[in-house]
Amino acid sequence: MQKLNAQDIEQAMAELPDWQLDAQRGAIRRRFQFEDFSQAFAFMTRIALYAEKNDHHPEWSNVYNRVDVTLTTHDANGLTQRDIDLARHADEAARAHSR
Ligand SMILES: C[C@H](O)[C@H](O)[C@H]1CNC2=NC(N)=NC(=O)C2=N1
Repeated sequence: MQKLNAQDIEQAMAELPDWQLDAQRGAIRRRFQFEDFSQAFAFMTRIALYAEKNDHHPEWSNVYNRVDVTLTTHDANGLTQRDIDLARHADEAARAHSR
């Protein structure tokens, strides 16, 4: 899996306004807040299924209605398209669970 270059990252981040870039590590982060634990866990379940299907897994923590997600590609030691794709999927899943 090819690491993204600076231009790729700039373009990707423009479409992921809720995510913060950790350029030093080559990772992106976002905090999700939900109505309650149940909605947060439903979101995590959807991400987990996607992660298994795509063999690409988040680094994340959950406190009640909050889910903090960090995405990076360990095999590439930086950001790849898989991280961007998972971030997009997470944003869609969050919208479905915040209505
Ligand atoms: C063996 C397995 O396919 C690899 O370890 C996969 C699993 N999930 C992964 N997830 C992430 N975020 N980065 C990886 O490099 C990665 N590699």
